[in-house]
Amino acid sequence: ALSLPNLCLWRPPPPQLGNQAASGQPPSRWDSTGRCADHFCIYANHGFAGGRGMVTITTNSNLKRLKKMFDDPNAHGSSLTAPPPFHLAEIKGKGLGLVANTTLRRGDRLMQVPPAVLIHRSFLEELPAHAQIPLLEAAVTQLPAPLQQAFLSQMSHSDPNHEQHEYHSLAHKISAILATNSFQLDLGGGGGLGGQHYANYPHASRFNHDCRPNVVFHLDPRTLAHTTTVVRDVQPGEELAISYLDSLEPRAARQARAQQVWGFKCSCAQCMLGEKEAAKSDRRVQEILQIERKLEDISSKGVNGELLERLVRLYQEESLDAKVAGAYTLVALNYNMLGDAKKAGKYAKLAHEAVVMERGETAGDAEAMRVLAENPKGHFTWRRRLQR
Ligand SMILES: C[S@@+](CC[C@H](N)C(=O)[O-])C[C@H]1O[C@@H](n2cnc3c(N)ncnc32)[C@H](O)[C@@H]1O
Repeated sequence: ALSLPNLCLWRPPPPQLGNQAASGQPPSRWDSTGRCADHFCIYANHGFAGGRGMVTITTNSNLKRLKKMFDDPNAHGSSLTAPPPFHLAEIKGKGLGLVANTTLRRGDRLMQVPPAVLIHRSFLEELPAHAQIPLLEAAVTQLPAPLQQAFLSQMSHSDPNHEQHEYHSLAHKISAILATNSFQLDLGGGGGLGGQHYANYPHASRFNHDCRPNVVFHLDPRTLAHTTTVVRDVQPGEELAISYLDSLEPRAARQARAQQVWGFKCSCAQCMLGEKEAAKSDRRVQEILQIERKLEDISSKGVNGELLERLVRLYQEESLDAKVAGAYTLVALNYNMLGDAKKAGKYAKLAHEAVVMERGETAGDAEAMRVLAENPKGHFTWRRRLQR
């Protein structure tokens, strides 16, 4: 059995994501370790993120993308609230989790962290275990000691009690950690095996799941950063949680997926609603989906201000604060199509703010909503529903 490292309590990583090495740190450079399987090789960067380090198992074309990415001086923006406004704590029935230290407001940034490990999706999904095992072990041992410890202290759902679980091998433990704690990250640019990876962020892995979360996250394919933002007011002592699932799915489907993929029975407040309340919630979500389908179709009849305000209200009643970007976007565009510039501007601003939180500054809709908010009457959607 492996001896497990002590749990690594939260310590903010250095603020840079990219090339600039802090003084005394190794330079940021992608070194080949010479270990490969099929099209995939291990590349380690000991100077990444100011000496925090990072390792990837990827293809040559993706290595080129990474190199290019961190040659771009604009790719290095990163910030972290230090000291963080939360702490790590044992949460009954969930293992560890993050708890607010102070009152937090919608829009407050929690952390922006670089990945420790980035693994090509085809490596994990298509290569046989015997080809993966030696590379997974070699890759993790390339990480600088503190990050290696943070990586190995992550929970895996086959190991809810951490210390008590015995793994057959280091590779087994690494696979289990990756399965529980990875985020999909597409570096873009199709070709060959494509840019899809699984990225692991040991500090961001401590967020537990909630079907109506108070925190939203997004990954930036230009910097690899994982960013988390508070989406509604949070009181000190409240747990900070993200959603692992599609919040607009019915309760039974969400619970089945939580069990199947992460091995837990979801007992968040939304899942613990009584039968009557849960059915009411499922009906509200059904209505949300119906209204949105209607708003997406320019030929729909019966689109008016009342319907648009109803959609906004349903999101509020459902506490879907982490998923409002799409709804605000549709509402802004439809107000504009109905010739209401004031409301279109108001919702375009809200949509822009929500898109930035949910998908990042570079998401296409962020720019689109900024443009609409600036000049509704000059927008191509102006009065479009009235001209039909
Ligand atoms: C990404 S980790 C979250 C952090 C983890 N609790 C820890 O101690 O490091 C995911 C695992 O946490 C647990 N978990 C997350 N959200 C949960 C919830 N709402 N209820 C019960 N367990 C949860 C599950 O075991 C899941 O597989």
